[in-house]
Amino acid sequence: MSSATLLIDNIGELSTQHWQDRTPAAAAESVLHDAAVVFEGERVAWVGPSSSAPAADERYDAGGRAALPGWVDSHSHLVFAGDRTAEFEARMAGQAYAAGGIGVTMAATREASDDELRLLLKARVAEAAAGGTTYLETKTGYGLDVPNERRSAELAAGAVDEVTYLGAHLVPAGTDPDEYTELVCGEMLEAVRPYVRWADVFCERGAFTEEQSRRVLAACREEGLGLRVHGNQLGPGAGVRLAVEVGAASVDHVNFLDDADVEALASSWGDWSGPGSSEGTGTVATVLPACDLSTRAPLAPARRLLDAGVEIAIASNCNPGTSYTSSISFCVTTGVLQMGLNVQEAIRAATFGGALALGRHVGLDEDGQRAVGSVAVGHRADLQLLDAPSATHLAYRPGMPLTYAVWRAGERVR
Ligand SMILES: N=CN[C@@H](CCC(=O)O)C(=O)O
Ligand SMILES: [Zn+2]
Repeated sequence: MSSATLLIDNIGELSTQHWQDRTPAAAAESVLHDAAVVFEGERVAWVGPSSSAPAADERYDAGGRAALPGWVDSHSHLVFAGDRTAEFEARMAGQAYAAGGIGVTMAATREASDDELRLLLKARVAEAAAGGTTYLETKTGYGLDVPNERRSAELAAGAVDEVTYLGAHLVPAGTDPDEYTELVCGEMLEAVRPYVRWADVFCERGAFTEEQSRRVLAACREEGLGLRVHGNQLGPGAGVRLAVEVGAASVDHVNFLDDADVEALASSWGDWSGPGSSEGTGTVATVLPACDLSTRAPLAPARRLLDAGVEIAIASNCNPGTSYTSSISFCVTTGVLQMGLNVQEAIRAATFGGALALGRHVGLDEDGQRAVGSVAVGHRADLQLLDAPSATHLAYRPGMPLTYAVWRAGERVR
């Protein structure tokens, strides 16, 4: 039996982000005017001019507003309790961010009951959806012992689309770093394994050394997990090159890059020429604009990376320490106003780029999941409407609440 159909027509500007490559011509072709889409159940069944749209069971008049794919937030840390306002205030008074703050959230998270954590997580996911996010990754990493990492992974698996194991977030105070790394690679990994698809490591001074990071990534790969790395956030370091070496899907933060880092990322993309390419994908450089502002870090060099041929993603990094926001609209605005991206490049990074970083840019995947991050026939029916005639308003009217309507897998969620 076929699913019910919904026609959304009278879309003033539809930014499909269905790009074959990153040329200006392909970018221009991916934006349609006076457009319509048809959803059939949870999939996109038709995309084209409003004037030739087929009939459907239901119709929604977009009123000339701009539409774009739902945001794909490929980096967040939503399983936590507690608050770090005091640390933020100290930072605004000039103190530098240090990884040690993670321990404060670890203590509060361990104290919270399952129900408290579940409710906090649910509220954060709802907040993200209200801001246009339709596909969401989140990490463990505030449990940092076997029962609490397992609990974080299980709760996350019940609430978001993709779960990443981040037992290697911080060595808890009073623990031997090598013994803790062994735990992360052994018993803790086994406990979280049923709930996670990815593994991540914070490869940075004050967190995990290159050698420890390498051990964690190797053990997690052995267990069949995809890899991600937090790297080059607080200073120059090995994170980016390690991520490329192990074939990580993404390296995130990337604030402090030298020429060799940029070259390593660029060469990981080799001859990849878009979703239809037979070549494998490389390592996405995920930039986290809200985190850069909230930690007063140098902004990640998104423009330089794009110009070098690196695929980038924009994500929220929502967490209580360095980036307490899930607003991808804010991140996209910052990408345009402060990182030198044009509007379509920033939107692409926060939709298709996020999907690339999560291996969800093409579908149906081995697990039967539809592609996200671009509007095309067969992809998941994820769409947001802005209360504006064009997506340029995201940057032109910074901070305004432009999210007007959101569909996730064909369901209206706002
Ligand atoms: N850098 C590592 N982890 C988080 C911060 C976590 C925290 O300070 O609580 C980040 O991505 O910025
Ligand atoms: Zn992070």
